Amino acid sequence: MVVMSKPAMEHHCAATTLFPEIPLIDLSKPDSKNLIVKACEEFGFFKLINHGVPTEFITRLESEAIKFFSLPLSEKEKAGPVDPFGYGNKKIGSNGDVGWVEYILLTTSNEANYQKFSAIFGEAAEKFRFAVNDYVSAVKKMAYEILEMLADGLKIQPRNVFSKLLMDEESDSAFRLNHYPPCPELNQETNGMNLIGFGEHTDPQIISVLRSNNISGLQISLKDGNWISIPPDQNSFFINVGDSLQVQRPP
Ligand SMILES: C=C1C[C@]23C[C@@]1(O)CC[C@H]2[C@@]12CC[C@H](O)[C@@](C)(C(=O)O1)[C@H]2[C@@H]3C(=O)O
Ligand SMILES: O=C(O)CCC(=O)C(=O)O
Ligand SMILES: [Fe+2]
Repeated sequence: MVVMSKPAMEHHCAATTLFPEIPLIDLSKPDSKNLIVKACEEFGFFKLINHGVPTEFITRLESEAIKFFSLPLSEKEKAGPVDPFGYGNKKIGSNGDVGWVEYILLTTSNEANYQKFSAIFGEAAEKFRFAVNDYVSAVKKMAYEILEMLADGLKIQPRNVFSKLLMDEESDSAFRLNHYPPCPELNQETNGMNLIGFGEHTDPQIISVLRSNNISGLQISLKDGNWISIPPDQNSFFINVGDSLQVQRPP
């Protein structure tokens, strides 16, 4: 469930600190596994460079997504509602949560996506489907590497203990494209409405792989409860520890 802890403006103002520094992991460096474990334990979040996902895949997906989100609402709604995949607007998840966001939700299984994509977007959306498949395949490959390094770093065997869950064709891992439209001035119509893009929540997965097209807005909560803004970076990914990986030690 998305929790709205504070009114949107208050929440935004409270989250302006850029300190402390976000852990940076260079996936090409041999000592990354230990740094990944440290970042996950201490921060639950890190920035990833030299990740191996081709820039071309990122650019192509972004341009196809922009094309889709620029369509008239009536056209986009033909790809909805989210059931369990498809196009969603303002309604997030199944708990009645709302946000100032429109999105596409898909599975990460290429085989299932092929079928779903054509059913949701029509056969004509071939370029978009190829862009999604190339991007999802490359990001999954990167995620396998992170998950295997994590198992190594935690000295858990076999090293594919986490990655095999994502490799499973039946995996419930999700691929989400979020678009945050410009936020209107507060007026009679929007007054009282939740103008936060995607409210406070945790992700239920093992890890989430995030990327932003150089637009700020993402905030994370630290152990002490303070929220910090994450400066966007066009060429990096950000990894978030999900509920399934987080283990609470007994007091
Ligand atoms: C409001 C919600 C949407 C979400 C489930 C949740 O209760 C909180 C987490 C959301 C999230 C984020 C990651 C994935 O995109 C997602 C599919 C998931 O498993 O958790 C979404 C959920 C959703 O959109 O249904
Ligand atoms: O759009 C974002 O940057 C993050 C949204 C998010 O937390 C999610 O999709 O789970
Ligand atoms: Fe999330």
